[in-house]
Amino acid sequence: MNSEMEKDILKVLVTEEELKTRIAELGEALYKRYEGHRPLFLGVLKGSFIFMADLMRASQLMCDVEFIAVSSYQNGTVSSGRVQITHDLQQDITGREIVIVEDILDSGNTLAFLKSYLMAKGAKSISIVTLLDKPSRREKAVEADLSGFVVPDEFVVGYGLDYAQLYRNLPYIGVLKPAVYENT
Ligand SMILES: O=P(O)(O)OC[C@H]1O[C@H](OP(=O)(O)OP(=O)(O)O)[C@H](O)[C@@H]1O
Ligand code: HPA
Ligand SMILES: [Mg+2]
Repeated sequence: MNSEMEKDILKVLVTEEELKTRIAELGEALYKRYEGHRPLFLGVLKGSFIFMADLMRASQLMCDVEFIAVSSYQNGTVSSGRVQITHDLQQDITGREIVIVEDILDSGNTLAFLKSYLMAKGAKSISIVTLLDKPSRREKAVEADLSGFVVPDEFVVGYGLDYAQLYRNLPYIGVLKPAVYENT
């Protein structure tokens, strides 16, 4: 397939098959960790929506689902450092075991903010599951408990991740051609 989106992709970093295999492993790890509990899977919108859907089915846990929407990249490729909640929690999380589901851990600004926000709201425990980890760009000391793939210092899109709100519906993780963001 050669879609309109795909002409903007420099290379594929993680294929559909690799995503499926790794997410099954992450689901099993979560099952082992939380079997007999009732964790709350908290998806960080918008980027996590596709990963969340696949991860929670892979885990086969008795779990609740909740979302919070935060934004710090606006239409650029570099974190603004200012994390804004655009849609807040819709339930009390006091005493809950939270599994934060993220698409990417990059500068760490989003997860550093969320961890302290959720602790202040009374969470009992917090685990971080991120599909992608880009440790080379870290500004805040935050680590994932489970991570799918380490990615290089390149701007990646697909499987939920966007550039300027586009490319989230690519079925794989790809590197965007720099010309796409250099021209805008
Ligand atoms: O570690 P960081 O540098 O904070 O980057 C990671 C966060 O940034 C992106 O969200 P974005 O602000 O683009 O919002 P979106 O999920 O709606 O695309 C991404 O989806 C993560 O949530
Ligand atoms: O590489 C990235 N791609 C898309 N969104 C992101 N948010 C942080 N890093 C990235
Ligand atoms: Mg984004």
